[in-house]
Amino acid sequence: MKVGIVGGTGYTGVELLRLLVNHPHVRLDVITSRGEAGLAVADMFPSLRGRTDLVFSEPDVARLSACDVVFFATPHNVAMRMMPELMAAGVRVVDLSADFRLRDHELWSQWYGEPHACPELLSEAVYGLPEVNREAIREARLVACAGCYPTSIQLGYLPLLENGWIQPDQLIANAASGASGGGKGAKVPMLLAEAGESYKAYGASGHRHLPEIEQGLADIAGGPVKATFVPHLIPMIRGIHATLYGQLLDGAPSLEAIQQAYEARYADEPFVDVMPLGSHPETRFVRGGNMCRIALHQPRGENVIVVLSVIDNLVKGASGQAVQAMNIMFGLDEAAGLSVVPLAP
Ligand SMILES: NC(=O)C1=CN([C@@H]2O[C@H](COP(=O)(O)OP(=O)(O)OC[C@H]3O[C@@H](n4cnc5c(N)ncnc54)[C@H](OP(=O)(O)O)[C@@H]3O)[C@@H](O)[C@H]2O)C=CC1
Ligand SMILES: CC(=O)N[C@@H](CCC(=O)OP(=O)(O)O)C(=O)O
Repeated sequence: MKVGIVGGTGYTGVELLRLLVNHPHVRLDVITSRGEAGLAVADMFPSLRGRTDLVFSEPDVARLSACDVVFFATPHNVAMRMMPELMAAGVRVVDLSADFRLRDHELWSQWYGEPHACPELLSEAVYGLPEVNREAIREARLVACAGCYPTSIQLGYLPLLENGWIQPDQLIANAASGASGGGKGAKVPMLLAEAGESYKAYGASGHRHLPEIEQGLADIAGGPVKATFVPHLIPMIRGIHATLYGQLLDGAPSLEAIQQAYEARYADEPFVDVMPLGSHPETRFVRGGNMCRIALHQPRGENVIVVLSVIDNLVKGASGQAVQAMNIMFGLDEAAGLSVVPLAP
């Protein structure tokens, strides 16, 4: 399969490269950079020396149109401008950005601050969370990969909401992300002297992932949900740790039965691991791997359930999930190129 990547110099772009150079069915054909066209990829990323002889080229729809699949690892408002032409050329697209995640273009504009460039494609885009949408992803021409925080939160709440065991309008999600979540672009709050040895919440009164989280959780619950979402920046490079709270409804089963339901729901999912009751998953348990690890708690046996959910934001939260979606779209083994074990320690 001929593969193109738009946005190859960024963090999710190089993570796609790390995974795809080991993929048995992929030939990397095009990788773009506006500023580094002509430079060998391995000169920018020596970790890839000896693994690829690709050279960056300018983003060019004509060249990308010769690919079977194109990944967009670009900021929002880039993919949607090239999408109509690429799709008309018959290319299938996996978009890591937020351009096609929300179904409602007015809601998108409200959170992303500009009009959507091709709202007509929103209804065709399939939300890229395989554990929820696998069948639709198979046939999709355009997959809008789930965001990093939304992935950890949706997978954490999923069995509770599918079974209707918690109050859907009282969801609370606290999540902390490493600095690579903010991308490679220089930003003062991400400097070592600003973000190191410190821990902070941000976007507490409204973060652009909130509408995506609520849209996804409502689809899972089969009805409206309301969530409070507070993201945090933690001084590490990779990883998201989400702590999720739910009010158990009357009639919800015991914690042991909920644990069994989680284990059953995810038994056939290659990239979700339900840890034993009472575990405390750490971000290092998933670092570098395409994996979400989950554990359940019920403090004092009362009616609050706490779900801990960890992912590597660059893998299950972005590039790994994107490769997983591509594998599904092309009828390949879903785990092709994704079998790397997370780094330990
Ligand atoms: N970082 C993360 O953990 C996650 C990121 N995402 C999403 O993935 C996308 C990429 O994120 P990330 O890799 O962190 O971002 P980076 O800022 O690290 O990289 C962005 C890339 O996009 C390219 N680019 C920027 N503007 C344009 C443009 N107008 N046309 C073509 N290429 C452009 C840049 O390349 P150049 O300037 O060389 O052309 C660069 O390679 C974003 O939408 C982000 O929201 C999703 C989940 C997690
Ligand atoms: C730590 C940090 O800054 N994280 C980013 C979110 C990660 C991201 O890239 O957003 P998507 O998943 O929507 O693509 C932020 O809060 O804006």
